[in-house]
Amino acid sequence: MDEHGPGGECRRLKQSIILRPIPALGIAAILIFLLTTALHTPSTVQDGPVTEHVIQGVVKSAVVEEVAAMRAQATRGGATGYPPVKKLHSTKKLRVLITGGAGFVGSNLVDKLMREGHEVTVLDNLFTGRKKNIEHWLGHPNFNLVIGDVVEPVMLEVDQIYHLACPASPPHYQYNPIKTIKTSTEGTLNMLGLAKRVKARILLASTSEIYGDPEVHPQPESYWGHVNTIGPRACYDEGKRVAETMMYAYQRQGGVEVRVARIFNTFGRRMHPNDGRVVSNFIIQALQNKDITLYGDGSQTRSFQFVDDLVDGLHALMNSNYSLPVNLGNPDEYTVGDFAATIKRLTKSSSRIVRLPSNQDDPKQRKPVITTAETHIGWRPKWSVARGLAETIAYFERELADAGGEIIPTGPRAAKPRPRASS
Ligand SMILES: O=C(O)[C@H]1O[C@H](OP(=O)(O)OP(=O)(O)OC[C@H]2O[C@@H](n3ccc(=O)[nH]c3=O)[C@H](O)[C@@H]2O)[C@H](O)[C@@H](O)[C@@H]1O
Repeated sequence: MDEHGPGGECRRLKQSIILRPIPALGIAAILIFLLTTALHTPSTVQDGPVTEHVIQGVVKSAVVEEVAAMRAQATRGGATGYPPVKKLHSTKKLRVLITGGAGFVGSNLVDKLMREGHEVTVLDNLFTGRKKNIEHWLGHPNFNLVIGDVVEPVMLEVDQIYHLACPASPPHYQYNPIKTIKTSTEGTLNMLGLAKRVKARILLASTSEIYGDPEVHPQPESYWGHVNTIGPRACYDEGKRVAETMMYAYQRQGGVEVRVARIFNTFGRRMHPNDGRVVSNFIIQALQNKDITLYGDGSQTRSFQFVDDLVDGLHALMNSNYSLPVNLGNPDEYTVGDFAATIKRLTKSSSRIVRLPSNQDDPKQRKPVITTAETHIGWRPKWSVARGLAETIAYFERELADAGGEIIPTGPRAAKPRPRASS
């Protein structure tokens, strides 16, 4: 835990007071005792009328000034370059762990929880996540980054766990399938073990892929799925299916409070330029007037949701009383062929749409039934696909500018995530 972690402010304060030459040892001892009981979280420094009262009653002005300076540093946000953060009373402030918090979805969730004023710890191996996605919070007293892998056990004190860690893009999860399986199985076991130990509520980011190549359309949560257990997608699909099984085993046997979100195709800011999924590929190709790569005949369908809707859904589910799986997706369904034409039009691109062979076991149709989310967690998507695409196109324009003008999003010349030596 670094000095910005929970308790870091207090530790610095206690250390500085212990080192300060205060002649009356008795006063110092009283002060340390009072600080130990009153300053047990950083939020008491921020909220602090009690703290101020205690300190002003006994100590020299230097210490009072130090507390004031720390409070200013902790709360000024904009002045130090941090986005604004709500001040939460310590009784409302949650300690939240987000595995995969430096990734596309995770980092958008980090922003929401940080802005709400919670203490957020990100655990990420940076395999597909990027430090860039969360760098605007580095050093903030409410934020911790742990670079590590969920396949290793971790000891933390938290109230809630959003377990998102796992490559989700087909080319990424198929790049190192053994690692993908380990992440979903050993990683989920580790997080469930932690949840059980510290009595935290845990939410699993599951996926529409557990329905496989569905024979029921659209897909309600009651559908058991149609997955090829030995196909190239199975490392992810079956990994997530057994992860769901583990969640309910821990609920039944260990009394763990679980939440399961089945996430449908999601797009938006912070997608990795080499993500390889359809939205990022098509936009990056179109913006550079390069060929748009359509796999198959383009008649397969997908339903796309904007990332802000997903983040709201994850948050609503975590804080609801509903513990069965919930589909989170936007039922706005497109054929992939029509989607390519839409992106070409929105980007005013001169790209050609070229057909390439389809991927093995590629689901032919996908669309969520979201009545469970509407009924039980009061959620439905707010972003239209068109509005989400406008924002995402602007994001990729900035990424292209940062990359010096060229990105190859997919295919053999695309930058690939490096497999880890450990697997
Ligand atoms: O986007 C998501 O959130 C979902 O993406 C993937 O599922 P998939 O639907 O196969 O994702 P894509 O790789 O984006 O493919 C969508 C369709 O577009 C096609 N595609 C993809 C990329 C491309 O360049 N061209 C193209 O035609 C694919 O063949 C597929 O039919 C993941 O496996 C899911 O876990 C995840 O929920």
